[in-house]
Order: sequence, then structure tokens, then C-alpha cells
Amino acid sequence: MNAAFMRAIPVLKVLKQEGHEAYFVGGSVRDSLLKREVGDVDIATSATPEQIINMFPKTVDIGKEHGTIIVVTEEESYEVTTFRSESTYSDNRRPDSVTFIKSLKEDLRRRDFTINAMAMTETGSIIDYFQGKEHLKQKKIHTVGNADERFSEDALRMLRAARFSSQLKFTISLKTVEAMKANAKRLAAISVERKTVEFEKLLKGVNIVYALNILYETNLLSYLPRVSGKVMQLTQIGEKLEQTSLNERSELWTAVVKSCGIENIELFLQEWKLPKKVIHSVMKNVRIWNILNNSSWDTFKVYEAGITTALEVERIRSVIEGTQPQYEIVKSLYEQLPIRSKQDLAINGTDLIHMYGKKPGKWVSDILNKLEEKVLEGTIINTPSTIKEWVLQCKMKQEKNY
Ligand SMILES: Nc1ccn([C@@H]2O[C@H](COP(=O)(O)OP(=O)(O)OP(=O)(O)O)[C@@H](O)[C@H]2O)c(=O)n1
Repeated sequence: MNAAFMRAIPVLKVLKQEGHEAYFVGGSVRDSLLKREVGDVDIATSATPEQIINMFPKTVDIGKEHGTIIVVTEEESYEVTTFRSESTYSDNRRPDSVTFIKSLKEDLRRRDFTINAMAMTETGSIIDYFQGKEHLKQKKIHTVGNADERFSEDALRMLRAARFSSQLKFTISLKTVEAMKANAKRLAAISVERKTVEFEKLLKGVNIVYALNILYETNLLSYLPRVSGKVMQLTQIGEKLEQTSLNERSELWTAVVKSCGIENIELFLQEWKLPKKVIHSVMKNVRIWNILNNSSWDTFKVYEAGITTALEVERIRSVIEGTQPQYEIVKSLYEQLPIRSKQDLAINGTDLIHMYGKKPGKWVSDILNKLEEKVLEGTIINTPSTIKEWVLQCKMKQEKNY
């Protein structure tokens, strides 16, 4: 049994000692059967949230009314959820209205896909009422039971189907795809934040082109912000992303906006409700990429970008344009830079104010900008004496002109 489950066994044991049923469920069971890395281990139990809270010394109530309590152990924390049915979801993962029940089978029956609807006991036996194992073998995504019902409980599940197909390199069963087509418009009611999470996971997968085509065929693409007419461009990046691992959010979104030729990038990213930090970093990448403008790196471009952004842009550009990344060139240009920012200049604003004997003002930054340019060009060497000499000459020239 996977080490992540071994660490969680004591939690199952406590629940069982108190006379309740308890199992590992969901994505961790699926991933361990696929021999993929196991992420969060989730537990389902017949114990009620109150009972769970009373059984463990440290718990966090993150949604008692939805049946989920976090049990904190010395090593990790686990989501422990009471068996439930009749779920409708509107937030990220937790259903709005639930009925607590005593049957594992009923709990598994209301889950999205057969591959996600298996449970595992503490001895490693798999409980599989809905052919999950068989579907893992066939690499097929099927909803549990009636697909229309599953998608009307939570329309995000349609995007989840596409995202799992991309992550796991699975195909989606015909019936499920038909139901995705029939229910596509339900996606309009889902929050953008939830869609973004799924779309990013899809883009980080290995079967991206297939998944994007499913979104197009089922018309789900129309319910994602501003990409409905971009299926060709998206599949072109999809092909490239499948060969590489652009995994960082800002890298992925830079690839998307550059390849889709998005005009108002900030607005586009805001519509996807991305955090300000990601938007800022994508905008910076795009600005530097545009400065490169299909020519190669030079001292000024590397200076303007800064080494981190330069390397990131080079990485994304090499993926999208199918070129070899020029890391060595970028690094050696950076190493040869006489200064790496204005702060590296051998004199600063205070020195200038002393030399000129004038009040601080815009003139200080004007001179520093000029100096920065000259030092980068190599026309002035960055030592206090050469810079002071240049400044004094400028001062004299100015005084002459007055
Ligand atoms: N809309 C949803 C979301 C989740 N689930 C169920 O809750 C489990 C846990 O959900 P989540 O952690 O979101 O997904 P995972 O399947 O664990 O996959 P991953 O961790 O890779 O996102 C799923 O396996 C599935 O059984 C569901 O039925 N419907």
C-alpha cells in the first residue's frame, strides 16, 4: 500500500474502533491504482461530523453542514467526510445541500465518474460497485449512472471529465460526451474561478489536444471566458504543451495569450479571474517577448527583462516557436552586464543632489536614466570617478547654456 495511505491508517482505525465504517475514497484511490503519485488522501465515514469532532483531539470544522471535517494528525491533515447523498454544488468542492446517510454505496453512487467512485479499506481491498477498475483498465471516463443527473448536480463535472482525460490520457465514453453536449449550457452557471482551476489542470496534462477538442465538440468552450473562437490556436499550443512541461501558471497563461493573439491581455486575464500577481507576471513576460520581437537577445533586452524573466520568456518562447532555448546566451549576456539595475550605478541620487547643490526633483531621475543608458552602452565605465567626471561635464555644459 502507498505510504500516503499507511500514514492515514490510524485515522481509519480510530473511526472503526468507535463502531463506524471508514474508507479511503476519491482521487487518491484512483491514482494509487494507476500507480500515479497520490495527492491528498480523503476519507469517507458513516460517523456524523459531530462524532468526528468528538473522536479526534485536533479537528478543523471547514463545513460541518456539508459533512466535511479536517482531522489533524501529527504528520498530516485529512478531509473526513460523512457519507452523503443528494448533492448540488455551487462552490469549489462542497455541495450546498446534503443528506447524511449510512451507506457507502449510496455515497459512491453520487460521485462524478466511476474511476473516482471507488473506496479502499485499511487493508488495501478495493470496493468497486461501478466498474471503476475496469474503466481504469480501458482508460475510459464514464459517469456513475445517469450522466444527465451527474451533470445537473454539478455542471463543473463536464470540465472535470475533459481535464481528467488530459491528465490521465483517457478517452471519454460516448454516452458521457453526448450528455456533455446536451448539458453544456449548464456551465454558464458555474463560477469562473472553478472553471479556471479545471482549465489550468487540463493545460498541464498530457492529452491536451484531445481534451480541447472535446470542449469544442460539446460546445463547452463557449462557456469559458473569451476563447470560444480560438480552438485552432488553442490546439496548436496544446500540441506543444504536450511535448513539454510548462507548469507554472504565468508560463501557461503567457503561452495562451501569445498564441491566441489576445489584444487586451489584462482584461482577458481578469475575466479568467486570475490573481493580480499572475496577471502582472504574464504582462511582464508578454512585454519582454514583444521587445524580443522575433530577433535574438542582446544586452539591453536581457537588462530590461532581468534574468528570471528573461529565462522564463526564453523557455516559453522556445516551446511556442519550436526553437532551441538560448539559456546559455541569455546567461552570458547577463553575466557581462556592467550593471543589473540602476541601484548598481556607482553614484546615486543623493550624490547628484550634493554635486549640483540643487533641490531634489525630476532632474535627478533624468540624469540617472541617462547614466544607466551610457553605462549599458559602454560609453561610460561604472566607477565613481568616471561617472563624477561625466556629471561635472554635463553640469558645466548646462551652466554655459544658461
Ligand atoms: N464535482 C465533483 C467534485 C468531486 N467529486 C468527488 O470527490 C472526490 C474528490 O474530489 P477532488 O479532490 O476535487 O478531485 P480528485 O478526484 O481527488 O482529483 P484531484 O485531486 O486530481 O483534483 C472525487 O474523486 C469525486 O469522487 C465529485 O463527485 N464531483
